[in-house]
Amino acid sequence: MCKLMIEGGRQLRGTVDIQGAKNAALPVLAACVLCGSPCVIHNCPGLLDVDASCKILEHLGCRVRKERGTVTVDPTGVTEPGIPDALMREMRSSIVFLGAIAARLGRAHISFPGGCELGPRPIDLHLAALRRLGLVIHEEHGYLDCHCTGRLHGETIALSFPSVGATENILLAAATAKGMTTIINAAREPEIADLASFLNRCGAKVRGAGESVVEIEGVDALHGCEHAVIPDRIVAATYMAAAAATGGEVELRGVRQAHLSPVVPVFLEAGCAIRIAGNRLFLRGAHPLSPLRCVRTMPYPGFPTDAQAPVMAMSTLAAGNSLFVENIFENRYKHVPELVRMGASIKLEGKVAVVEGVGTLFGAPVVAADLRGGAALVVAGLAAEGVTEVTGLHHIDRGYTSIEQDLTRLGAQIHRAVANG
Ligand SMILES: CC(=O)N[C@H]1[C@@H](OP(=O)(O)OP(=O)(O)OC[C@H]2O[C@@H](n3ccc(=O)[nH]c3=O)[C@H](O)[C@@H]2O)O[C@H](CO)[C@@H](O)[C@@H]1O
Ligand SMILES: C=C(OP(=O)(O)O)C(=O)O
Repeated sequence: MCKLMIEGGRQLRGTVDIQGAKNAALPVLAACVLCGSPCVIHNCPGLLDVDASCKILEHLGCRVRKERGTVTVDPTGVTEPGIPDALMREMRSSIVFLGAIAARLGRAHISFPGGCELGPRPIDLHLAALRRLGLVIHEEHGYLDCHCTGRLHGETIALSFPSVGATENILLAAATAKGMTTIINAAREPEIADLASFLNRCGAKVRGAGESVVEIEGVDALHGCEHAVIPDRIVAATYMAAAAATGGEVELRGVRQAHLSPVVPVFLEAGCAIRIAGNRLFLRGAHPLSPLRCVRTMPYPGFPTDAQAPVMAMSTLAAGNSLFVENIFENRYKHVPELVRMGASIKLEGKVAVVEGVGTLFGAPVVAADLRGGAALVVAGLAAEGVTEVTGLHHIDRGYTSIEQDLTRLGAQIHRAVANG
């Protein structure tokens, strides 16, 4: 078991490249299952979740090669419709393999997905949508046994909530279905548009991805292609929060300005100076930081729930009270008691968190209970006086390629050590 040791109190300064997005890479890897020839995926981040996706692909019969940031998937040998329970539990994105396997093989046998525990994460919208496309799904003994007769068929599907994963599953299942599928109230996250752009490069006909209504004209077959995954907007927001919390000045290279538009106003409100030139973002922190009137998490283009925890860590040092409303997940405040151990003052009431800014945070032993909550503890540790020990790193390693190396490049005192006990 490892821990991160952080000696806080150093202003972050310098330049860092932003990794490829986990939440874009994972559905693209699942989409490879649909193709009749090899796919080459560039800018694929080195993450536990990407490793898990590669293991699933190999289990299904793909040949997978990983070389630095490029993953090559040869899906010609896909014959296996099942994913072992242990692999399903490794991450949330295991569920988006369902649409791809069912479309490719006409059957699938999987259990339920894992991922961060953020409160209930049902898959009812995924299953209802796939049923509408013609997939027969039996739930028994913790498994989903699925089959269809012939090809899936196009349908109009209105989602009651713009679920990211359900939208991805529909795209994957509908790309080679017979006829036209229309998704109403589709998720608009940039990762959806990236998946659609991969599918279109493979010969699919997807229109409107990134908007609320997406049309998918099913094609007979897809071929492989070369694709570069978009940069990770949540990693960028995390490093922005870390720079701001330490009063530093950083340049993030390889970002997409449009993808960061939901988070930039929050950093401006905190008093940071931000300049974006092409794919480079420059952020200068302020001292003291200003409080945040109200950060409400919403589906894209609203403020992302995944950035809530790191931004909250930053706001613990603001000169005044900040308010957060978590609207996407029921239990996404597990970082709060850990931040309080570091001297933060935060009151929780249901989906609302009130953060009373304090002058100083203090280093402490803290435990990451989920991915972004873990990143928030790192942000707090960088800004705190003294040493912070963060354990539970398997959560952080699901989403950050090498958080300690990036932060060291920015001048942080941080290293990974073996944790005893
Ligand atoms: C791997 C991946 O891309 N993960 C992201 C994805 O997760 P994920 O795809 O799981 O998130 P969803 O958009 O599906 O979930 C949002 C909300 O819808 C609910 N819901 C979802 C599906 C369903 O069938 N029924 C249902 O009720 C969920 O419980 C949650 O309250 O989007 C989330 C919201 O931006 C992000 O926090 C995650 O980082
Ligand atoms: C919640 C996240 O991931 P997952 O959906 O894979 O649990 C995340 O990326 O912040």
